[in-house]
Amino acid sequence: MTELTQRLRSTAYLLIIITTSSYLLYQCGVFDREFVISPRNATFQNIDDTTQGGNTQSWIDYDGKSLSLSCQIADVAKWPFCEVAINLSSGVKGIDLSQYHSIGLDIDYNSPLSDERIRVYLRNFDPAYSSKGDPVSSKFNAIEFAPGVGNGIQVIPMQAFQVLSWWIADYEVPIEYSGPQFNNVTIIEIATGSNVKPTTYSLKLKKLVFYGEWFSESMLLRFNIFLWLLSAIGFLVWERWKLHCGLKEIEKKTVQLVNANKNLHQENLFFEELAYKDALTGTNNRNAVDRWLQEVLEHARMNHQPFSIIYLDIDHFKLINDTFGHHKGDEILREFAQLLNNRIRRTDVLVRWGGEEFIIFCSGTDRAGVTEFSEELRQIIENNDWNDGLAITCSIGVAQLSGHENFDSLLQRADNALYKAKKLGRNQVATA
Ligand SMILES: Nc1nc2c(ncn2[C@@H]2O[C@H](COP(=O)(O)OP(=O)(O)OP(=O)(O)O)[C@@H](O)[C@H]2O)c(=O)[nH]1
Repeated sequence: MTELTQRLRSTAYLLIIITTSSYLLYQCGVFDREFVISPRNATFQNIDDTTQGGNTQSWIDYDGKSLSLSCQIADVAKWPFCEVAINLSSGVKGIDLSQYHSIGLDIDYNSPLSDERIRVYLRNFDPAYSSKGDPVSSKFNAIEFAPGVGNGIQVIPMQAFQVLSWWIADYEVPIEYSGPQFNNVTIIEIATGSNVKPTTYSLKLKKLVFYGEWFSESMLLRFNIFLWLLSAIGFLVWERWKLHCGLKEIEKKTVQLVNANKNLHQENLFFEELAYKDALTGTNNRNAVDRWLQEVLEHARMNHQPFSIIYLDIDHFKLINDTFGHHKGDEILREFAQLLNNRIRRTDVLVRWGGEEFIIFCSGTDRAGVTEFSEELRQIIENNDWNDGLAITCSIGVAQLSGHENFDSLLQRADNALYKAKKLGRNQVATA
């Protein structure tokens, strides 16, 4: 398995684990939250219709566990009522209950009629429609339900709340503000129902709680989608980066290889030169002409073209070495080769054949031609200024390739001619 597939797999496993466990935690209620209204975070007070010209009497009592409201309804006011008002703040800054999805109410309601309904208001203050000096201007998010007695906690979705239509009409609330709103609830009111009778009512509030979630299901879904997308993007970016690094590495290695290749090529050239060049004079050595000679001789024979060699040997070179030392001898050899090189044609090939012996291979030149040329070379050597008053001469033997003779025979004839030149007193050209 490649490193890429391995990483892809590990990331997928991790994401599956995160997604599954987050949903399991959600299902187990780990993200649930509750907001319980109690005397610790609110103040309770009873209100009745006496403020509106009525004569209803009401009392409130808190026994440390539950809050009781008792009312003696009097049929005086137009809409007799009594209620418990739970103040969540002393001013206009209330509590944001919009994050909660339900309200839980555990209320026992003793009324003359069974299943009589009570009203619950979540009063929202918003400067868009509320004013500080007018308590009625806070929005009436309302529900009505029949709590009965001993029914335990009843959970009502916040969606069940509706805004009272008389309040919308009285305050000419713009349409965009006419829906339920819980972002700044300042007061919760639990009041007797709409059609109370002039008798005694009692209401026991055992629990008032709001249920919500730190993370809603849709938030969880969005979080998981975001996580998967982020991982996918991260993975793609990482993969691209790795690819980029890989390419960079390949580029680097290619450059290194190219350089190494160049160096090898240079070294090859150097060693090739070492193999084919004479180290002292820089002219070709025997190796350089070995194969070439076979071809050039074959070519000359087939095309009936003349081919000649000039065999040169420096006269009394041993004496020079002995008198002036090997170093001086080397210098003379170098200069000797240089003088020959300067004079030969482009098609001629000069080779240091060994010691103080040189051969010039002359393609397309017959015996007469090379003899004349050799004489010229002899004079160049003789007339050169060799410093220290030295007189350097050379003897030359020339031979032209004849018929089907091989190179050894040609060389032998040139060598014989050279020997003849030496014998005849040196510093001269002899032909074979
Ligand atoms: N300095 C130097 N001397 C060399 C080199 N190669 C050969 N020699 C010397 O060249 C001399 C050749 O001497 P010989 O073969 O006796 O010939 P010679 O003294 O030139 O006499 P003749 O050819 O008969 O005129 C020897 O002393 C070699 O040591 C070289 O590369 N450098």
